[in-house]
Amino acid sequence: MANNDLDGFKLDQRHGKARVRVTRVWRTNHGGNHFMVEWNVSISLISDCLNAYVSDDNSNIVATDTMKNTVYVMAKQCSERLSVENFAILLAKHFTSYYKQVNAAIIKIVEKPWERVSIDGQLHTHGFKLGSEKHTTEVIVKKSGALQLSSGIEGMSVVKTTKSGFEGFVRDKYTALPETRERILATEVTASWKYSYESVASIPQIPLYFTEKYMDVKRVLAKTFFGPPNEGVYSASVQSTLYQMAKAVINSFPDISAVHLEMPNIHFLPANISSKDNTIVKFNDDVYVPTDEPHGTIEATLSRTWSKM
Ligand SMILES: O=c1[nH]c(=O)c2[nH]c(=O)[nH]c2[nH]1
Repeated sequence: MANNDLDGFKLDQRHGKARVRVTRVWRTNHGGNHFMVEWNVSISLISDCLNAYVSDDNSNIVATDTMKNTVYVMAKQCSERLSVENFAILLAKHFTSYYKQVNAAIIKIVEKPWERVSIDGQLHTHGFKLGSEKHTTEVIVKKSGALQLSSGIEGMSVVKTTKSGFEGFVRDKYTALPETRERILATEVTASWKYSYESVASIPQIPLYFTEKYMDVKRVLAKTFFGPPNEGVYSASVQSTLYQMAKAVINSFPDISAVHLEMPNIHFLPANISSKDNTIVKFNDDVYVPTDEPHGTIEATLSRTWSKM
């Protein structure tokens, strides 16, 4: 945040516009495919506008309404498809270069997962349906061109019906959980990873580079969580699986310097139902009670030791 000394006080401040929703359609001529994205953009500017706070002087304020309009202007100017990351960088670069008082811009975008539909096995030219997990990005650009870029996934719900257990944990007078080598493992992965590019000028100029990278990271996360299609892979804990997933991402992508994973342990409880006299349902690894809450919370960041994340 811009910090300014005020007679023994320091004011850190930023302002911006949150949740600006925009859709961009790219049409190809002569009955070709249409492409669309829907982005939810949040902008935050760190700027020299102290007088607005302390002297009722708004002369240095970039109005948040102007920021909102800029999203639509920039979307209009993007005549070619681009990744959500590149759109965020474009916006951030605009704010930091167009306004002298803006020192840094923080842009966060969540992309809605519209996917091309397939009708009778054929991809539709202009029809889309909503998928599940969302592609996210967060970009910080300073006036100097210094860049921090991270991307992520929100809401990747995954479950496997075996090859999961939890044993050897602390047992004391509060512990009721039995040890097991057979349970359902379910989670909703939130991931974010930091790219190692440190300036706007150094990012790859390959079109849709970060879109492809997002798909690749998602594939690596899923492959590591599930294991091979027939054998799967045994999970000794959510912690262990999380670590394997994070390690696979770092090992697969040289330009990713750190990855953060949040993997709530979403419990499927064994269904055991008894009356005072009878067992009505006895659990035999077959009937479960799905739950949302409470759930375990397990998260970690894995970084290369030279990373600054
Ligand atoms: O994979 C797990 N990790 C835990 O930390 C934990 N705690 C718990 O009750 N069940 C599980 N499962």
